[in-house]
Amino acid sequence: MSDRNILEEIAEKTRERIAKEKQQLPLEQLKSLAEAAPKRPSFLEALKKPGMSYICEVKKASPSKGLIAPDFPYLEIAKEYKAAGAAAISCLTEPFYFMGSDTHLREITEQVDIPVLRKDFTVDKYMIYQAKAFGASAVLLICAILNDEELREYRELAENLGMDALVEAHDENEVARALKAGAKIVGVNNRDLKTFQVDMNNSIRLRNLAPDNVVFVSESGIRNAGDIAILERNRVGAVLIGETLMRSPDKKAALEELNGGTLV
Ligand SMILES: O=P(O)(O)OC[C@@H](O)[C@@H](O)c1c[nH]c2ccccc12
Repeated sequence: MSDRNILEEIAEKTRERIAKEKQQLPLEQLKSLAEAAPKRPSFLEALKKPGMSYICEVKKASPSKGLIAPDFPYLEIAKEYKAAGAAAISCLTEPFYFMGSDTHLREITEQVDIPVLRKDFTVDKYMIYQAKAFGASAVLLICAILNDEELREYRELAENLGMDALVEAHDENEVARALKAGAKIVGVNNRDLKTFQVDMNNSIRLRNLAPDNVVFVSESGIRNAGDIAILERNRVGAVLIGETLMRSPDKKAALEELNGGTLV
């Protein structure tokens, strides 16, 4: 992998995309839609339940893996995740690199009643109002593409709209920044989005930097029950899993296997 920074590239592309969307639907109109959106179940509360909480991702493709799910019945997948005992769903909405879509998010939140995270590269407050209008319970805030002020403001806006923010960090400094921004949920990505390298020990190493009242999520590269057991032993309360589940034809069996027993 070259040292080209894919994260910055995606963030830039997202700024362009949102600039166009703003022309189609001005912020003031979007705000009305967001305010009128029905209340959704709490992402934070779902993750706080005892035992390992599973955030199961609906993801068709990614820059590191290419096409993951050529056949992509996203609604069926979301329903299967719920039936298998997922605490929450993560739905990619970024269209160009992950083949996600706002339509996927809207349909899933309409038909599946567990909390849904809008997984996108939030670079503008507009996207937080969109998330609310589309029925999301939470947004993703990535430390590497936001400054301290944005992190705090975006988290507060999400919470004022009745959602939560999953604040994503990758190293010590970013965990410290997430906490300084008041994050209640910190996710440590085991995949370096700048290089695509995956190292599960990353979240174990950083776990102790966050106090116990913060929900700590280990993200990416989680493959089997052994991984889950190690994370559990290291006081990780929640995991975000995409590819392993997307590649499993039977999501319920896959989640059971990961969990070392049934979840529901
Ligand atoms: O498919 P995996 O390796 O289980 O990873 C899921 C999730 O953590 C990953 O998709 C992700 C983590 N942070 C992100 C930020 C943007 C897009 C995607 C991601």
